[in-house]
Amino acid sequence: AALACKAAAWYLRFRRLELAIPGPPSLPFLGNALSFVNMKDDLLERLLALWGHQPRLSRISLCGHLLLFVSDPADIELLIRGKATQNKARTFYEPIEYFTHDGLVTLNGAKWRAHRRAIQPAFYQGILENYQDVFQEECAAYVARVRGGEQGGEQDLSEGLRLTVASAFLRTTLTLDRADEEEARQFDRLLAIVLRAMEAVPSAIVSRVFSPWLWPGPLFGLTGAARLVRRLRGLIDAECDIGLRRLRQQAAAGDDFFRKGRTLSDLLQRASAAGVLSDEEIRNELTTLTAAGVETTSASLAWTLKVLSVCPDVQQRVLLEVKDVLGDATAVSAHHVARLQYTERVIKESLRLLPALPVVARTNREETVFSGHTVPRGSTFLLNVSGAHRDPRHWEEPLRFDPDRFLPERSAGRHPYAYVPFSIGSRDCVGSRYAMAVMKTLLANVVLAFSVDPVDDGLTDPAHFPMTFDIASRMPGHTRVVFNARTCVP
Ligand code: HEM
Repeated sequence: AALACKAAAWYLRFRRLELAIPGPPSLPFLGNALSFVNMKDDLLERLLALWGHQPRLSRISLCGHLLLFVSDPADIELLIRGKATQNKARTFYEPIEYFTHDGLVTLNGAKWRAHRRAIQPAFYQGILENYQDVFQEECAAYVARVRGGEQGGEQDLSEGLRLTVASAFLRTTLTLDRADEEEARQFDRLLAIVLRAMEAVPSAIVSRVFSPWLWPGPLFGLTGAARLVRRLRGLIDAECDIGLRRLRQQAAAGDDFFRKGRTLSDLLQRASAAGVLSDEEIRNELTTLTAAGVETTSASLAWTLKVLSVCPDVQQRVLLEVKDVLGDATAVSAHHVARLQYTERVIKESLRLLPALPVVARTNREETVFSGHTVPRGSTFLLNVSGAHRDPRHWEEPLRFDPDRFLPERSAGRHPYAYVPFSIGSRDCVGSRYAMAVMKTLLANVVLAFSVDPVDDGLTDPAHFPMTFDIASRMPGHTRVVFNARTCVP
């Protein structure tokens, strides 16, 4: 009885605090959980409808758990920098852990710091340059596949881009050499598993985040989605073990490639030798990086190609820049990547209007007063990245696609938290430069080979492209363009 009284007192207080914060009507106990039943590729739409475009703070609740939308860059800064709100929100990140287990994206505290220190060097500029040949080969292979397909017809972008990014990722992280028969077989097996995981895992994650009845691990574990995620993770682990064994043999044989510490798995392997990471932690990090890197990068590329298809002037400027920077070269080098400045602004602008992660989530370790409201401990703050990116107080004509707004002279004085596609601060994206190099290389290869033309789907304005998201944002259904081979390049 004492426990029941305590629970009732807790809930009554929670309910009072909940209703004091602006937000849509919410049912006792259930809150807004019924708004997420039967989702069909419309999660973002539902969230934004509930958010109601409140300028500072609005809430929804799911069975006694508060979710707060925050869109003002100044408030995003408070949350990202605040000591009590450093940690990732469990509601959002625990379901990811079902696939990644403990990895950089979901870890907190001292363990996160140790892992970040071990992994970060794999993404330093000098190391990334070693990956460029692989990026170029995979992007050229993408162009060849498009060329080999039906020309002039509509193309769905997602699958082909995911294949390209995943291939580049596996080759640069697990050091798989496709010239070696055995490694080539492992590469094919792992690629097939990763592609299958990228198809199945995001929807399993989202189904759990917004279904409070699936929050208890054992209940979720009984679902078909959970069984599939476990099976895929088991397959990835088995392949990682094979890869790690091989790396260790190469290291023991004094392999030059290994000694140069050129890849992520080399660094992880060193961290393991130094006792910083166990084999299990290495498997977790490799899975985490795959989940964090493949979908976000291929989604951002799909958005950018879709934008180019409806903005011919922008596409023309990209093409002219690529021709100018590459000259007679046929392959994009690290040196070229650094010089593709307009292309970079196009990607940045595309990430502004169509961010791959339109929200990120933090939790408060203790009860907090935020924007004049008391927020119970353990609530989820949803940082509305899309909202900050379109805030008219920080962006002139925010709905216009204008890459030159990222010119240094036009960026000066802009609020640093008004543009956060890779998040910001100590928990920013570890792979942002990696992603940028892949994206610039792919766009350069594509615009040289094809004119990227629009399909007849009535979508002409990037600011109004429909968007949904699971592990990353995407267009509901298919993202389609037409690739027409260029006959002459001006
Ligand atoms: C265009 C592509 C990408 C975008 C837009 C993007 C965006 C982001 C964002 C917004 C976060 C913060 C998430 C949060 O706070 O919950 C993040 C974190 C992270 N990203 Fe990326 N990402 C991209 C590509 C990549 C790539 C290619 C990799 C790895 C190869 C990667 C690995 C990670 C990791 C490990 C974290 C967690 C970092 C930490 O908490 O220490 N991302 N990313």
